[in-house]
Amino acid sequence: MAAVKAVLLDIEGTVSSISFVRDVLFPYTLHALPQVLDEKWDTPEFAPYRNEFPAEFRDEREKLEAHVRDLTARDVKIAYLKGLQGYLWLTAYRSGNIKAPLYADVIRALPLWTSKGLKVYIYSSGSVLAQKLFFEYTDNEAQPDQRGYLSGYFDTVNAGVKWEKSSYEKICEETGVQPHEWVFLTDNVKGM
Ligand SMILES: CSCCC(=O)C(=O)COP(=O)(O)O
Repeated sequence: MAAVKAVLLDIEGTVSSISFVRDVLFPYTLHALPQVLDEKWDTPEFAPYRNEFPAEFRDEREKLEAHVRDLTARDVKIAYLKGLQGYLWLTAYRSGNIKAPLYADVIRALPLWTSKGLKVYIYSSGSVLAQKLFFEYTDNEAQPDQRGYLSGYFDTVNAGVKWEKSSYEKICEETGVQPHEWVFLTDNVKGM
């Protein structure tokens, strides 16, 4: 049997609870959104996130807000929503209002795997920005920033959606790790 060289980790329901994403992160998005739309609508800082939305939503503040609320309620994992969520969560993590609760066995496994020479990568529907924030601001008091254990981050933009074979081929290509050398840990076997 070929030796395992790398571990690919899903986030929601795998390294942390589904509840943290649905009951903390998603509500925070909706809480922060109106003020951000009021204050940042025409700013260069907000433009990259707003411009990713389809034309029928990005030109009108009220339409964009309603669309975000609808997508969030239906948990639609579409790249432009995920991009905006990452941007909105940045303030919450940096201010200390939100800390990512990693499962205790993940806190133990990350240093163990890396000490054995395994590479650890993340593949989540959350944006790469959101993933980096999540691992930088964990609730682990001894070492909140867990990014040092991670070798890379994949999302629906740089890899593709989770239910497409081509996304996994891209991850293999990007990392140089062959399909049989991976362990993929996820709570969702359907990849949705
Ligand atoms: C910390 S990334 C936010 C998680 C998220 O937005 C999401 O949709 C979860 O997707 P996953 O692929 O990690 O289950």
